Amino acid sequence: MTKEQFVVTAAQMRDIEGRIFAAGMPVAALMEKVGRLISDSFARHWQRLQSIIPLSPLFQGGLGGSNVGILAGPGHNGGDALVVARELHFQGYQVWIYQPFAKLKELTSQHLQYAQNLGIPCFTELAELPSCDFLIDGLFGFGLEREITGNIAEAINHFNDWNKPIFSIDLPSGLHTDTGEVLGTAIRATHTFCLGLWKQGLLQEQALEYIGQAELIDFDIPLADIHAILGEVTKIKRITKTTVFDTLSLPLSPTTHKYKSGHLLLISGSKRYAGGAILTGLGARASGVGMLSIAVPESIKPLLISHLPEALIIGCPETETGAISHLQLPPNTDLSSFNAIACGPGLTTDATPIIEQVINSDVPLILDADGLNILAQLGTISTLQKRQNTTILTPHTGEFHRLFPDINYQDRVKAVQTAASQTGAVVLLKGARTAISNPEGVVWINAESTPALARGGSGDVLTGLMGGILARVVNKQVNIEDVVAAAAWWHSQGGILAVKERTELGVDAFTLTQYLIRVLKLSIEDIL
Ligand SMILES: NC(=O)C1=CN([C@@H]2O[C@H](COP(=O)(O)OP(=O)(O)OC[C@H]3O[C@@H](n4cnc5c(N)ncnc54)[C@H](O)[C@@H]3O)[C@@H](O)[C@H]2O)[C@@H](O)CC1
Ligand SMILES: [K+]
Repeated sequence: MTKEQFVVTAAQMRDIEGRIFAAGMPVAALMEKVGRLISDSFARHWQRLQSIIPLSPLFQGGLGGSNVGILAGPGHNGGDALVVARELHFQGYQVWIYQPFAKLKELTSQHLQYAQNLGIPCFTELAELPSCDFLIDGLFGFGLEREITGNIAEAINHFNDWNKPIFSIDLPSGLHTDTGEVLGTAIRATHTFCLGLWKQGLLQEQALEYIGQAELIDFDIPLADIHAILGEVTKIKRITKTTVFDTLSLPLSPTTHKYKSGHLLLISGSKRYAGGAILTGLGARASGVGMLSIAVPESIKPLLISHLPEALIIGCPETETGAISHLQLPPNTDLSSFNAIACGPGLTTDATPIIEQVINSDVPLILDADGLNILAQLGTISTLQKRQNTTILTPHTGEFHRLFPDINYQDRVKAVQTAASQTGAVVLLKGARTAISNPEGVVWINAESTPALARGGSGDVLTGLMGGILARVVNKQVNIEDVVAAAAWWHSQGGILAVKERTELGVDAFTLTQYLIRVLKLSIEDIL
């Protein structure tokens, strides 16, 4: 496991930190190490920003020079900030410190004293502050324990209004470390340097507007200490490239053949939503699945063949409204002929019998879109518990609410855990930070994505991609939640690459399908 994968609460971080100190690491030495790592990372970012931003019409005149305002709190987050202040002072930056607290932790107080003796200007009043080019926020880290009020809240709002780049240490001051909730008010950072291990709050949707670009500063926490606190089977994890490639089963075996690379059945589309079937098929194509069969209403079969000549298109009898009325598989084929079924995009809610049929099969099954809407209408979600094989549900927030009206989805991690435990399925809740849980509550969070993916058809691509990966690897002793996580990661990385080349407006669902293999290739080159 890489460090990037672990996700901790404030209490877990404190316990891990406690073990390191109990083993003999001096607190001051750790703060010194962390402070220097932050200073180095900051200097790298600042040089990069200075080279890019003067070219931007948004920042006429560039970012300015190297005047730094350091916001120092009373605890060790403030201590880190004061180490950074000292380091930047010696690197030639013009530094000032804002420190409005009457009582400081001892180590923090010592660093403040040294900074003052070095002649770094220190201020306690907002009105006295000189201007600066950027701010470093070390007011509060994981020790924030109540709402921020009074003059500190006022100061935070004031700094946000300056519209300067703000680099937050550990997490933007004011965010709850576990839930990402704003406690009173919070710094709106442009960058966050998360220390040691990812804090759970930074992966929650409600924190996203505050954290800017986040990176992990690894300060060499021994793995033994992490496992001692989080356990050997970590419950909440962040998807990384390494974990995805462990699942994708690459390179292919030289002796593979098409049936060994999986046979996926997609059930999708209707006369009204033919595009959904095409996009799902193109998503599945990118997965490299060995055999692809697509069941659609008879009338749209020619269209599907023209887009996916490699797939076996199964034309099915249709209802008056142009939905599939029932499955009509080729001779000598039944549902057990497939390694996985992905069902739902573009079906309309008239395809009810299909959903009953696939639920009753014992083939690994993904239900999405209208598959989920029909499931909600049938009110038979509890029957999923009886399925003999894997079920995966991939709702967006609206579908989730229709399926699980009693589950509060404000805390998305808890929501997916509850939904997975109630259904025995792996549940993926789509969003800016997609969360995935297995029935035992093991959660993956997809921490890198782009709002460019919030467009019609994007989910259909995900369903096809996931179906293809599932069919390829389902017999290879993989964890199903790892397959779902791999698909979510691959899909969003495709979107991120497409944004880089085409802007946020250039990522329609069809274009996205064209980026899936490109991003895979870049990732493989990166890993090798
Ligand atoms: N965990 C680790 O391994 C390391 C932690 N370090 C730093 O230590 C930080 C945690 O330090 P602390 O535990 O001292 O906590 P913080 O520095 O986050 O803040 C705690 C202080 O803030 C006060 N406080 C809390 N809520 C307040 C509020 N709403 N209004 C006013 N005052 C409030 C508390 O009374 C306490 O004095 C981390 O975020 C990180 O920056 C690093 O120095 C080194 C490594
Ligand atoms: K902070």
